[in-house]
Amino acid sequence: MDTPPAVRARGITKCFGEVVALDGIDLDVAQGQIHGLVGPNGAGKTTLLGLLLGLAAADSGSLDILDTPVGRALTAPEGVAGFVDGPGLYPSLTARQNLAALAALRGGRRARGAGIDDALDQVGLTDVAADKARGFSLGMRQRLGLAAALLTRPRLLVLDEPSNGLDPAGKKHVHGVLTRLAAEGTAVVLSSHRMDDLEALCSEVTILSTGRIVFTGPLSKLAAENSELDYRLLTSDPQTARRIADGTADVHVAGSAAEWRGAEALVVRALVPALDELVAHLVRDGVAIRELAPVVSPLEAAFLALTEPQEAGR
Ligand SMILES: Nc1ncnc2c1ncn2[C@@H]1O[C@H](COP(=O)(O)OP(=O)(O)OP(=O)(O)O)[C@@H](O)[C@H]1O
Repeated sequence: MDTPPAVRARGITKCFGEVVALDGIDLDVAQGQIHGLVGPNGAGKTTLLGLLLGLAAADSGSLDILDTPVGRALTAPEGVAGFVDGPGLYPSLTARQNLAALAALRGGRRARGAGIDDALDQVGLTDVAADKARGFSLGMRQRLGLAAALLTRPRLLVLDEPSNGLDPAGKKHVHGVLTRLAAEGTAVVLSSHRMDDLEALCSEVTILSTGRIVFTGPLSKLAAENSELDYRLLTSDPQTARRIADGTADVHVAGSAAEWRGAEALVVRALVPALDELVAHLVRDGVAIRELAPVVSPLEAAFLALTEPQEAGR
């Protein structure tokens, strides 16, 4: 329980001239946690990730990474790997040569063929290991960058929008790698504009808006704290479902039925306890529930609710 956090930031501020990119950031990321950073363009996500990678130093505040205070020297803290603004690769080298070169640059300790082949396999690039990086798509470059980070066996992995450009197979590989790393105790901090990715991967998220944290904590807390959500409800008997929903306290049914994948769906607005009540009623009356999901995900709803006022007030 008292293992030190992978990241402990207190009162971090970072300015670029007149622009306050980060304004008093407090952040805790536990070991083995996948922590998502989300926020509108220019919110400060990349700047914060850059500080974790040692690419820049904070103007003020304190930052401890893997239980070691980060000074002003611009070097990656020991045990940290990752990239912002896309991975640095050698276009004229093959995928395998890139990994060998990067490993050699880091001191050659891990420049072993087996480690490189395993990293390529984990990110699903074995088939193109002998192809030059020059011809790689954005998604392939992202995966090769992740493979390079894996070679260092990081205890903190920092990734800026790792889902960019990934096809479904690439996404499956990347999610698999990150989930495995976290299960082994590595902390992962990543930014994304993809709410579905963040919800699938992260146990905790931090929502940034104009350099400030407007929410940090578990996704479950975000859903619980949020106001009522709209849910799409697909059942075996839409008419009976509507009658039951109309009769359930604190459940508001949208006027007209919505068509969803060729079936008639109800849209109901409720907090989770009222929704639980509705589900119990439906089951009791023999109505089968085929699908019940938020129309807009809790993270997206909270994101919009928490960031739009600030955006409008700019
Ligand atoms: N090197 C820099 N020089 C000047 N201003 C910068 C620099 N880096 C970032 N900024 C500014 O700091 C603020 C935060 O930028 P940052 O790139 O961290 O945001 P972000 O949340 O990653 O945005 P995006 O979602 O667009 O990637 C922005 O106003 C940006 O213009």
